[in-house]
Amino acid sequence: MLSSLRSLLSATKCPATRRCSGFVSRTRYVNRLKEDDVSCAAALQNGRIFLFHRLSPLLQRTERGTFRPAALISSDVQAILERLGSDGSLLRESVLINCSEQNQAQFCLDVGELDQEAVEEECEGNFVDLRKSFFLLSGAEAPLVAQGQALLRWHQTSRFCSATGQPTHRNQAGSQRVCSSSGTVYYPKMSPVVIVLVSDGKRCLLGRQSSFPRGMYSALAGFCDMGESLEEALCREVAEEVGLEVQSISYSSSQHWPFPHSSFMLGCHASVSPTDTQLDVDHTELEDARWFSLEEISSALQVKTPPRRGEPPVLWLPPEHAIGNRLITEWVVRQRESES
Ligand SMILES: NC(=O)C1=CN([C@@H]2O[C@H](COP(=O)(O)OP(=O)(O)OC[C@H]3O[C@@H](n4cnc5c(N)ncnc54)[C@H](O)[C@@H]3O)[C@@H](O)[C@H]2O)C=CC1
Ligand SMILES: [Mg+2]
Repeated sequence: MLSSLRSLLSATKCPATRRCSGFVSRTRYVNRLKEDDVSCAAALQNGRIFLFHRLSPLLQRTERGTFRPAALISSDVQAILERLGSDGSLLRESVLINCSEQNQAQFCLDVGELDQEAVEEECEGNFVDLRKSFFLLSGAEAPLVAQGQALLRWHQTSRFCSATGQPTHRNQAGSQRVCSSSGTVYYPKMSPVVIVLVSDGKRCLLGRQSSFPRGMYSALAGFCDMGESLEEALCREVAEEVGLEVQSISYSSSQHWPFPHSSFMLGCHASVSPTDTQLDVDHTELEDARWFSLEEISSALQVKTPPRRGEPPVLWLPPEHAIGNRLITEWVVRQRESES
């Protein structure tokens, strides 16, 4: 089990290899901004800002009718805030996200205290709930918006120290908060989640929670318990949710996922014996779980928009930038290779 995990880990592409030169300098620049408040304040003056309103990102419609998150120039945001009656200090609450390939620092800012419609009119966009945004944005932009929302949410829910009850204060980048009384330093939190596509060699296993949109199925997922390894969490979740014993595991890739809060999704493939495929679904966790054939999955991958109300139910899968979709696509490729 572990050897297959190691071999896949070594074959997984490092994000830096997909980028051209400048990755190291950009990475070090972002790290410096996290540590140096003065540099970060200067970067904010020339940076790009992604606006949110009560954690919903601002999206603009492109000429092609698609959507993109609005990356506003810092000075424009400042002017808009002043026109809408904010005293200008709001801009300093921006939180550093990253640095673009054009070497511009990227920040996010929640303007929830301002009138939503007034900001939308000024910015020629709309604040769209993050779940809906995820189906409207391309693969490259959704993670940026998810990261911004996760950081803003963490700040909004971490204003007080959980040990002393005293206020916490953030650094300029927003990469940490410090208790004003004890000096305890807090960093943004994530919950590790294992997501696994189980196969019996011919079919793959997908489940749906009652909260999923109608007709949508995905790979099995579950939060890791304290003290568990990834492999232990995976075997436990599969046993708990569908009553199967996993035979082997291989690692695929990972992803930050903003729902329900900040999850760190660790994606794996797993196999069960073709003679041990009888499901015993825990209906307190899953509304349904079923084995799907390669044909069924291949046609579901072609469904790009969810069925409308009143239309017959049809199998559809998580959006392309969700790791669940990636695992399913990888399985389809492998099945086709093994059958050819
Ligand atoms: N990116 C993707 O493709 C997919 C992502 N997911 C995500 O995986 C996550 C976990 O899947 P579930 O089946 O819901 O998990 P799960 O099977 O562990 O069940 C959820 C329950 O676990 C408990 N729990 C334990 N630790 C928790 C924590 N740190 N935060 C919240 N609840 C905790 C709660 O009682 C909760 O009701 C979901 O939030 C979902 O958004 C799920 C499928 C696809
Ligand atoms: Mg689950």
